[in-house]
Amino acid sequence: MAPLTLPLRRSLLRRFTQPRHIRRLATASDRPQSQQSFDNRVKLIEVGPRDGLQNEKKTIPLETKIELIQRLAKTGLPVIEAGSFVSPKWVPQMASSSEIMTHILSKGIPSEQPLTYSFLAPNTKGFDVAKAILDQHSDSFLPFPPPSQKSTPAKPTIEIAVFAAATESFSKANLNCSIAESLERFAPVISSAKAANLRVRAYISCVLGCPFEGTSVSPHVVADLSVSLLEAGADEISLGDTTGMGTAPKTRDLLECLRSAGLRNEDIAMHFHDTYGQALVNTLVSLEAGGRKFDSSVGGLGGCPYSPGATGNVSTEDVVYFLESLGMRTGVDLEALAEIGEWISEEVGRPNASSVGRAVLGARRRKRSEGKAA
Ligand SMILES: CC(C)(COP(=O)([O-])OP(=O)([O-])OC[C@H]1O[C@@H](n2cnc3c(N)ncnc32)[C@H](O)[C@@H]1OP(=O)([O-])[O-])[C@@H](O)C(=O)NCCC(=O)NCCSC(=O)C[C@@](C)(O)CC(=O)[O-]
Repeated sequence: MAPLTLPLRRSLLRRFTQPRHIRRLATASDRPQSQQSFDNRVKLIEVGPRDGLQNEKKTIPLETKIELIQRLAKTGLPVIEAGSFVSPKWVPQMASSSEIMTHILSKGIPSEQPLTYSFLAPNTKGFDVAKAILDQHSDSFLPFPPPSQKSTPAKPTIEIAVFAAATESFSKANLNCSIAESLERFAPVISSAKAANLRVRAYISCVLGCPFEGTSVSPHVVADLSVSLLEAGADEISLGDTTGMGTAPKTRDLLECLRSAGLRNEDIAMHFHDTYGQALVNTLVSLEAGGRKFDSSVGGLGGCPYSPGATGNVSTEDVVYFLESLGMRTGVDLEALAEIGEWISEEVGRPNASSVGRAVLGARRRKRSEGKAA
């Protein structure tokens, strides 16, 4: 057997001895929940244009992708994941990401609120392509953290996202390398992105189940990886239930473990797939634990090329309706979103996977036909 590299040895030692706790100064959100004022604002991260479309076999025209982003930008969503700088041999659908980023920065996309556009980059090769475009349009986006938007024209912020996995099998399938190697590849991407004043998101896939290793993913491994990624400079960890195997008790256990490792609510976004219909239950559990950031995909578009059988991301329409029914504020126009979900589902030639989207449009059709009959 090949000798273990030093970082891998260190990480294994950590994993099997004691849980690691992220070191930083205490902040308001470290106070017990009872001492914090209840915040009913929720941030939704729309992943439809990237996670939603990456798995589609039929090539979707660039114009359709841009129109999707333009339409989403008008709904009140604060973050849109717009593309992915990965190998076109591995994920051909994302081959137009350079054109998408160039369009956003050179032509601009009208929106009433400040927007962040997110792009995946798993290695320096991907990051360098993104950075070359950003350098050509350095006046067209704001540095992160952005100055007060009141005093600056409405320009977007750009986010770069790396993506790790909580299991070795998924890391190998998705990134063609081990977890430890992936962290080594991400380190220069994260530091270069931070040096360029970009926001950095770090995904961890398979946090509640793996298509190859099953449901027993250790929350301690997820916590350890989260700590490593935050210490490397990531601004946020998105926890991916890639297979949709997550259940309410497992979600609760995971979040408790992350909290014990020192992660704060603002460090975490939840990324649920709805394969087993548990996404909204798990959203509620996360909400009760203080989570206020959720990834979702318009029309429930999506799947993952390396997670056979996984259905789409939880639909943004379903999440908005659910959260607002609980008194939370998303700031998103549900009816506009429902129209987009219906339109893009038709464009990609699949049924609209959002029950709320279909219900909202059905109710509107009924109302209109009753209005005509009266
Ligand atoms: C990461 C690699 C590139 C490593 O792939 P590799 O084969 O190990 O890398 P390599 O360095 O040997 O390069 C192989 C070829 O890819 C090229 N290459 C290398 N890197 C890039 C790049 N950045 N952009 C464009 N091209 C690239 C490179 O130039 C070379 O081209 P060739 O010489 O054969 O012509 C590959 O494994 C890959 O692209 N994987 C794609 C994985 C992916 O996109 N998965 C989906 C996103 S993750 C996800 O969906 C989960 C998430 C985030 O939503 C959360 C959840 O739900 O779990």
